[in-house]
Amino acid sequence: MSFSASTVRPGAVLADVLPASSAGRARVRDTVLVLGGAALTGVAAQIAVPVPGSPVPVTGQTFAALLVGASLGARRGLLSMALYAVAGVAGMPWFSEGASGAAMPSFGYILGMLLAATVVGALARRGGDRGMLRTAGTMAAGMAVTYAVGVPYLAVAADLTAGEAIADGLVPFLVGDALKAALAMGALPAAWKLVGDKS
Ligand SMILES: O=C(O)CCCC[C@@H]1SC[C@@H]2NC(=O)N[C@@H]21
Repeated sequence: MSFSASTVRPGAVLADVLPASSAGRARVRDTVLVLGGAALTGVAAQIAVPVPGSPVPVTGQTFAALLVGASLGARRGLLSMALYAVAGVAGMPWFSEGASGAAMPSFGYILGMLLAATVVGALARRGGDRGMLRTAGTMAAGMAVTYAVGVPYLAVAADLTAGEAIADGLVPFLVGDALKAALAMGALPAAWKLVGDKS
């Protein structure tokens, strides 16, 4: 499928480029995108590397959640990550390493990713996914939101001091998250080029 530059409206996110000839088809498209975003995050969560001494693993989840927000926009990104969180709490084994339920100290990061996908989606609609530098800023904002919820939650859930929560729940992930942001910096502007937007 190819897209001409004229199909890319200002203020669009990548998902808006997918054609839908009627309101009904747009609903089907959005439903598939929301389900697909949740499934992608669930698969990315299984790419998990334990961090010695920390209850929180390095995972592919953050990358997937931020990509879902940026490419679907705030509303569909929020719905997709809400579906991911609710289905996981209800028993779907698609949190990191096949876990489910809310009784884990890393659950705050999942809530953070839900909020982050929404923020990243709103920024993407304002052009935050066009060009490498703007994408880097958008990803950094999404990561910051994820940690702003995840680290305090970890401190409370695992009975850690603020310093311990930062040492166990933030510091070990900074390099990996920078690499994920670098991947997104390549992927999102490249995707826009592919669909014909040169901005
Ligand atoms: O147990 C879960 O499913 C949630 C795992 C959360 C992992 C966090 S997200 C931010 C940071 N970056 C990573 O790669 N891992 C942690």
